[in-house]
Amino acid sequence: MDSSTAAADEQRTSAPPGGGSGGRRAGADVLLAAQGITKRFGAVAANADVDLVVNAGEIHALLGENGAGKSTLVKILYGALQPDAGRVTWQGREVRVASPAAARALGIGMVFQHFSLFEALSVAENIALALEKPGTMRSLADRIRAVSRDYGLPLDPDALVADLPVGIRQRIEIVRCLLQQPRLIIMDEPTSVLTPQEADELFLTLKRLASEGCAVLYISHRLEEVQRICHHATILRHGKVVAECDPTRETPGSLARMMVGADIAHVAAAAQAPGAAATRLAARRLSLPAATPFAVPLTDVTLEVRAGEVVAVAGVAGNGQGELFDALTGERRTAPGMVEIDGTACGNEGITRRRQRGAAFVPEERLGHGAVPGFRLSSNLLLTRHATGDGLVKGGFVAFAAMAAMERRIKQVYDVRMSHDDPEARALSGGNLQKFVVGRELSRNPGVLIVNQPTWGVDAGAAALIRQALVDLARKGSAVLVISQDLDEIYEIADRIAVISRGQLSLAEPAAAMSRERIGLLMAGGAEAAAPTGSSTAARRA
Ligand SMILES: Nc1ncnc2c1ncn2[C@@H]1O[C@H](COP(=O)(O)OP(=O)(O)OP(=O)(O)O)[C@@H](O)[C@H]1O
Repeated sequence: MDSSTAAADEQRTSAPPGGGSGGRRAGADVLLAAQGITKRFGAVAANADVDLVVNAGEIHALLGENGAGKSTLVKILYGALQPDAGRVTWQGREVRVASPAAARALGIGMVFQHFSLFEALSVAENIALALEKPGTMRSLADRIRAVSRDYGLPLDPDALVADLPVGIRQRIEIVRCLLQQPRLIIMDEPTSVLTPQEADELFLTLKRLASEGCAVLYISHRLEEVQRICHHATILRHGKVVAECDPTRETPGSLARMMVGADIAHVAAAAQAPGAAATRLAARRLSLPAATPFAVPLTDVTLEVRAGEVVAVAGVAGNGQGELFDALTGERRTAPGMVEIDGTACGNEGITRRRQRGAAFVPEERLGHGAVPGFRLSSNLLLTRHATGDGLVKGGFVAFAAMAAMERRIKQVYDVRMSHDDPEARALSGGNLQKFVVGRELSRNPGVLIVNQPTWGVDAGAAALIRQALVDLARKGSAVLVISQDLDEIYEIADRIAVISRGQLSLAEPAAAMSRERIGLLMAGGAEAAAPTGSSTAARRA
């Protein structure tokens, strides 16, 4: 950090919360004021004497690195957790938010990071379950249509949740929240599951809500969007408020510096391995019927990832990324020759067998799929490493000391922050669990790594650490396949890029030859939409 930015940061961070005026910003109408909020989990103070003021009609960002205490604070405001100390004032009156129902009665709504919808029920049925007085299903369906139309979030009340992509599921949660006519909506990383277009639509909705006087408390690690849509930001570090600012006057870099207290490293990509390196992972004419009537079939997918390179699969969510991951990892089996690891046909093999071949996998959903929420981290290690000869099982017995040592090593190398040793996976903040799951797989030095959305919900510093680790793994001779919705991430780490659209995969071409426009075309129109650019004969062959 240079001295001028350090001085500027110092000025901001030393200002009392609210810019020295108790949070009352010029001409503002205070809706919620939290004072001295403290919450401990064992030895960790997740929130330490936190003050927060949210004004009516403002989109207020709550920023901080993974584990900074953002979710803890909003859970307290929503009544899902009780603070150890502190008080909350709502519209000028001190209140005790004893439960989420009490929060909703006050006019505080929340859209969670992990949705709580029943797949077997319709949109309207799911919403009815959350309302105190849903009325008849017909009148509720009419209200859902009206609210969703008014706020630019179209929804079919009769659609079955199981059939809906994740972006629409989030819409249900938002409409459910809006039907309760909240004065404050809390959103925990709402855009991490959205396509860029869906995110733009959400921003319009948020701006409309703000213009009507509703406040939005907005948690996000995407600093560009914070800068774009938020009026004010409160920044937490290690459970304390360290700064407040007007994000429109900041840059993503300066916001990140306030969060972390230091500059964020950029990924350094050493020169790529020569193109002639051996192919370590291949999909050959991989086709897979859709598992459900609403899933995406894979059609004739061909892809090679060579030793030393990172290949990225870009695409709008729901275009077959999950299905491709399942087929490559063995969660779904295919004809043997459709998937190869180090030259061996293994399409008919299961996930454990492929792990024994030196492959490692990081799924998109870390809680539930990447890790069992109720298991300690050490037990979660065992789940993917019991059969890989890493010394965690000896003579048929679990080697507990080795397991604990490995858990400590991963924690240290990947900077996984936790309140006590070896907690259950669910006690970690989202980003820290992601660091643990990625670290668990990377620490095996796998010959092939397939990772779906590697930095979902991860703060800027940790994202840089994970991305660097992926590039470093490749440069040591592994083949790394990254499935990601984040184009910035893809450009930062990929040597070659392929685009998936409606279950078809375009040719993987050198990243330097792929413009954003061309990727957009391929996303929209399928593999045939855009002719390869530049001298991509080699890429065509690949
Ligand atoms: N139920 C719990 N039990 C024990 N520790 C917890 C629990 N919930 C949170 N913590 C700890 O409190 C701290 C703050 O966590 P919190 O989830 O609030 O962070 P966050 O800022 O929301 O992080 P992220 O951006 O990764 O979601 C972390 O150290 C976390 O491990």
